[in-house]
This record gives sequence, C-alpha cells and structure tokens, in this order.
Amino acid sequence: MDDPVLLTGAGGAVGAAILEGIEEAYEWKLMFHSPPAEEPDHEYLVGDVSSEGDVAAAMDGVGAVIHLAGDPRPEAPWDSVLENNIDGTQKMYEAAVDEGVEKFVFASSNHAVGSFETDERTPEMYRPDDQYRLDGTELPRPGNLYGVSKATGEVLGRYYHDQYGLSVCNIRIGNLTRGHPPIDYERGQAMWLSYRDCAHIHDCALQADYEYEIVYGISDNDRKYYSIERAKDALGYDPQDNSAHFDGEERVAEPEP
Ligand SMILES: NC(=O)C1=CN([C@@H]2O[C@H](COP(=O)(O)OP(=O)(O)OC[C@H]3O[C@@H](n4cnc5c(N)ncnc54)[C@H](O)[C@@H]3O)[C@@H](O)[C@H]2O)C=CC1
Ligand SMILES: O=C1O[C@H](COP(=O)(O)O)[C@@H](O)[C@H](O)[C@H]1O
Repeated sequence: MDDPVLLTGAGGAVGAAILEGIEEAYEWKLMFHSPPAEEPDHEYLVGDVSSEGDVAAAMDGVGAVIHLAGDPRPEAPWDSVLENNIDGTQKMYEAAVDEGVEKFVFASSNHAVGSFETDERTPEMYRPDDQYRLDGTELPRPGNLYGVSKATGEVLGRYYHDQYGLSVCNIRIGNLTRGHPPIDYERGQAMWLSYRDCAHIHDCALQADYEYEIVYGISDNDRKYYSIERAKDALGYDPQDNSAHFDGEERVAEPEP
C-alpha cells in the first residue's frame, strides 16, 4: 500500500493498538474527533464522520481506510448510533468511492451477533471444551442497537463492494484489552483480542487480496465461540496471543513457537 492509509477514530483504544503495532509500516492520515493531546508524527485532521465536508477532507489522497470512528458503547442510544455509526459510515463509503479508494476495513463488533448467546448456550459456549462456533457466514443477530449499527455497517460495505468494487473487510472485533485478558469475565476471555493481534489483523486486512469479507478479530484463545479460520484463510492472520496463557494479569505460558 503506497498511498496513505486513513485511520478514523485514531485517538481511541483500537487506534492506539494499531499505531503501536504497525505505525512504521504505512504512511498514515489520522482523523481525530477532538484535537490530540500530543502532536502526532503523521498527517492528521480533526473532524466528524457525520460531516460530508470533514469526511471529504479526510479521504483526500488516501488509498485505503481503516474506519474505527463511532460510538463504541454497547448501550449507546439510537440517535447516537444512527448519527455516528450508521450515517458516519455511509458518508465514509460514499467519499471512499469518490476518491477511488481500494480497500475499506470496517470495525464491526461481536455485538453484531450478540443474540446468538442465548440462555441455553451460555455460559457453556464461553468455555474451552465447548465446540459451538460462529464463523462469519451466519446472519447478524444483534443484541442491542449498537450491534444493529455494526450489522448495518457490514451491509453498507456489501452494497459499496457490489456496486462500486471496493475491497471490504469487516472485522468483528471481540474484546480489546491492553496487557492481559479481562479478569473474571468468561465472555471477555473467549473474545479477547490482544493489542499486538489487533495491530496484526489490521495489517493483514491492508495487505491481503479479497473482495468482501466478514472475519472475527479475536486472539487464538482456548476459550472461543468465534472461528478465526476465515481470518487465517482470507487474510493470512496468524495470532500470537491466547487468553488461556494468563492467570489474572500475569502471563503464565509463552506463545506457541
Ligand atoms: N474496543 C473494543 O473492544 C471494540 C471496539 N469495536 C469498534 O472499534 C471502533 C473503535 O473502538 P474503540 O477504540 O474501543 O473506541 P474509542 O471510543 O476508544 O475510540 C473511538 C474514537 O472514535 C471517535 N469518534 C466517535 N464518534 C466520532 C465521529 N462522529 N466522528 C469522528 N470521530 C468519532 C472518538 O472520539 C474516539 O476517539 C469502534 O467503532 C468500536 O465500535 C468493536 C468491537 C470491540
Ligand atoms: O463492540 C464492543 O465490544 C466490546 C466487548 O463487549 P462487552 O459487552 O463484553 O464489553 C466492548 O468492550 C466495546 O466497548 C464495544 O465497542
């Protein structure tokens, strides 16, 4: 990828994980919602993804997009997800088409499929010996309006891929936490995404050739109910971390060689 990569939501947690891992590998154009505390080492702008003008300015001159900006709260109300997540993502896609962007990587979420976690399946599905898997071919099944907005983002990508030919990768991100998996939270351990695996899967999504993909973005956890096979096959994802290698905050086992 020779042209700059636009990273929206650059000031957030996922943006930090990506920049910490692959900052040197790309020329970045960063989009913040409010002025960053420290002057970034990269071209940047401050703007809102629900503003056509801000989005056009952000998209100018870029060859690929990692679109993270939005309201990440599972409990976010409809007016917020409608503006920030749905309308903002549609404006991003429209501008990406106008700019002739090749690749669009969208931060989808586990919450797009949260209602698969029924009373009958939980908590067993969060445990290492359970074989239940979602693989990305299932229809969305959100458990909240935030999840509806993420499923809608995936469908917007389907439309812009089919009608305009952009390569689109939707990464259904699990639970990103720095340093160690969530503690005393089986669901969070089953969908843990370490910072380095987060950077790596986004790197893969920028490098691989694909048409339209939905993949799960989790580490290679022993506990899992999301398959990472599609991410491996389509993107070349090779995760290094596993929530089972931690006892609380402490790493107690090394990654497989
Ligand atoms: N952190 C996680 O475990 C997961 C995150 N995600 C998704 O990844 C993306 C990033 O999440 P985080 O970094 O955790 O959230 P965050 O809240 O740390 O970062 C999101 C960033 O987007 C910006 N933003 C919000 N609305 C905006 C708008 N209208 N225009 C421009 N910028 C705007 C915020 O200012 C913030 O800097 C979100 O789309 C979220 O839904 C999905 C699954 C899990
Ligand atoms: O999409 C998201 O998912 C993670 C994990 O969900 P949780 O309900 O187990 O906390 C969440 O932490 C994050 O805020 C959200 O954007």
